[in-house]
Amino acid sequence: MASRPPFETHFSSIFGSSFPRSTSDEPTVQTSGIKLPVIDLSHLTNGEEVTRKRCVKQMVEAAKEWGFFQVVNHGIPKEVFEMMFREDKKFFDRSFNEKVREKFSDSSKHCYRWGNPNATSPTQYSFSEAFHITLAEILSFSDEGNNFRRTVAMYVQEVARVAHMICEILGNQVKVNSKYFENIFALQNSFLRLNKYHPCVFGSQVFGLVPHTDTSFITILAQDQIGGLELKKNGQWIGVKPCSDALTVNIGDMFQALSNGVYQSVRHRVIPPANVERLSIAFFICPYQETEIEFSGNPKKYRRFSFREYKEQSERDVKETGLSTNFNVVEWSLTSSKAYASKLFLKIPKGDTSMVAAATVDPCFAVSLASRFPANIVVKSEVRQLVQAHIVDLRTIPEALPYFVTPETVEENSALLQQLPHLAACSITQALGLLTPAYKGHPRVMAYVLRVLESYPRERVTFFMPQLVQSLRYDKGGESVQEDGASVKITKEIKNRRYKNDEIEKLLRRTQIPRGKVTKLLLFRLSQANDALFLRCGRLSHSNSAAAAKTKRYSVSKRSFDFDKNGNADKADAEKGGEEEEAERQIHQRRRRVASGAEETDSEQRRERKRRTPSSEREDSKSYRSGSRERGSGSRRVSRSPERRSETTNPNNGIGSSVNSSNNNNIPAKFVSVPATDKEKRSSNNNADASIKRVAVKRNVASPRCSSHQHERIGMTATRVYVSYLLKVYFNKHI
Ligand SMILES: O=C(O)CCC(=O)C(=O)O
Ligand SMILES: [Fe+2]
Repeated sequence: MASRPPFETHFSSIFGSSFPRSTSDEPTVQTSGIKLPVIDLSHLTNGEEVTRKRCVKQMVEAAKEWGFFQVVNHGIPKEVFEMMFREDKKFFDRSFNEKVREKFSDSSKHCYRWGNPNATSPTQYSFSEAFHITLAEILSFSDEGNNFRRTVAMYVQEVARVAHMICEILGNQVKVNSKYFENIFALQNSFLRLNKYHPCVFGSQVFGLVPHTDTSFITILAQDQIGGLELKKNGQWIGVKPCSDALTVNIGDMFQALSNGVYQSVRHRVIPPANVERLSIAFFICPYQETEIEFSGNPKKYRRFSFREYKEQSERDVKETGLSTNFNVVEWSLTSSKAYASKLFLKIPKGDTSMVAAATVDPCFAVSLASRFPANIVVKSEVRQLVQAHIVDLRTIPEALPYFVTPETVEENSALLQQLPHLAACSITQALGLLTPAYKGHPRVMAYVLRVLESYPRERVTFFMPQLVQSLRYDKGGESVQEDGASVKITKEIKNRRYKNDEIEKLLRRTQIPRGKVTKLLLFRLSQANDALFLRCGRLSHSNSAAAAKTKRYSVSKRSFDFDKNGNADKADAEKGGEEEEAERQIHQRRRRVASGAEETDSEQRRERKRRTPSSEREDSKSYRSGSRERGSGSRRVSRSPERRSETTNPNNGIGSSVNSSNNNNIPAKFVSVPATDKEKRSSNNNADASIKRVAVKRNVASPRCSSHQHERIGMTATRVYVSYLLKVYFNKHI
């Protein structure tokens, strides 16, 4: 049985293959010449007083300046590490299923984790597995058959001795009574984390362990000789070279708070190894849950808080954002964000604001900092300026979205929006917010929304389907397009319940509407929604282009678009990523062609090609009327999906096969909704080729948008095909 977690499948299921690699984090700088301070602990016990003092000073300086240091001559026998790493390896070598299933004792929680199910961007995904457990739990393990418990107990005893010494020394310098740590070093709430890193096939932008700070007082890390740990200093990532026999020590958030910000809890990360596996063992010294953290001197930078409070906030952060950060420390701050930031980031160039200073440490920091102070408009406006001025640096960070994609930037069709193809996925809720009328269906914004939806697992998008359909249904005044009773009922049913995926079926059954009908209704809704979306896209591109004014006379039904070519091209683009740019390029190309009069010729040629295809002739003879005839015949018209259209040019595709028998594995090949009049139903029943089921609906009959904006549909070929493709794939798979 394989021991390696299924990272690749999991990663692809979250991000798909189309998502562009994010490049939000800067590369590592070479460490030659930069050396992490090495503290010789033997000087604390064996030397003269002056040597001891120098050693203490070195450690304190390192904790202030780096937040990291290495310790040698710590007195832990080599064999202890060897035994511990042997157990470590044995643990991870067990089958994946076993690791996932196992509860190590009755009282212990599942403490094995891998990947990151909460990740919303590839940079939040850790290519590692970890076993994470408190000492109290480990010591309650039954250990008849193996050495695990005994080895851990021995290891912890040794490392705790070193940790205690370090905490006392550092605490002493910041007015922490040495008794304080005695209690802590009962170690009931401290924990051990065994990490195993795997080579990552998704490129260098995916981490072995995502950037984070530790919530502990201090962390003591033992690692093998592979390397990969990096820390952030002065805005740059610096590699920590493994040093045999040395332990790496870093300051955690609790010590930063307890020391009133004197010691730094520094962000660190792990780069996955190139082609080997890497093991590390981190021991986190933590207080009891109820221990209150407060600097004993004055003035205090942070308010008093309990470790439990902090941990809970931190876990919420990871769940909500996929990121663990030490922004929390800021939140507990007593001083204003500005004062805090300016104290924390000492190298603030004169005249710079605190947010700019924060951004020099990490752009993410500034952006996330602002979200911690939602009511602070000064901070918000600083960050807005910052994001807009440094959009190229910040464009990959989803948190930057509200600062450069705004109703205002949409209104002025700002060049900032050109950065959207680089932005990692935001949350689904945020994406749906962009479908509201304030964003006017801007093509780039629309394409981004679609890419975001596509990047999430289907079940997660399903959950938001009612909201999606609703957002898309807005008409130009922002009011909902009139809807029929049945679909209102379904949507309400779904919306009013926070249903689980497997409950959808039951829910639909409870509406007592036959399943087939539900499908049709939703597809009908979808086609309306689709139209509404297209209209908005079209309106925008139309109003933004002088050339587009000329398109009015060419605007006909959807059929005049070159779906045969673009449908497939867009699908490929969607897989490659960068689809927005491609969409935009095609839009411009089309505008140019339209402006030069080439458009008409093109459509003519396409019509001509179709006429020569026997299958399309058959189609024409049934329901596929020409655009002009359609308009001439009044309000009704018949339309097919882009994919279906592309089928007509392919003689191998089953034109005569029913919708239900169309190939479900591929792109959906259903007819999009068409008028549902009794007359039509009757005539379709009489039709010799009744096996072709077409869903008949009225298209936009009740909508005032229809007549006045139909002409605005031109110019959105690529986005339209893309949207259509995506929504239909989606619906076909879910309904
Ligand atoms: O494995 C490493 O080098 C670092 C581990 C780490 O930072 C952690 O487990 O918090
Ligand atoms: Fe860490």
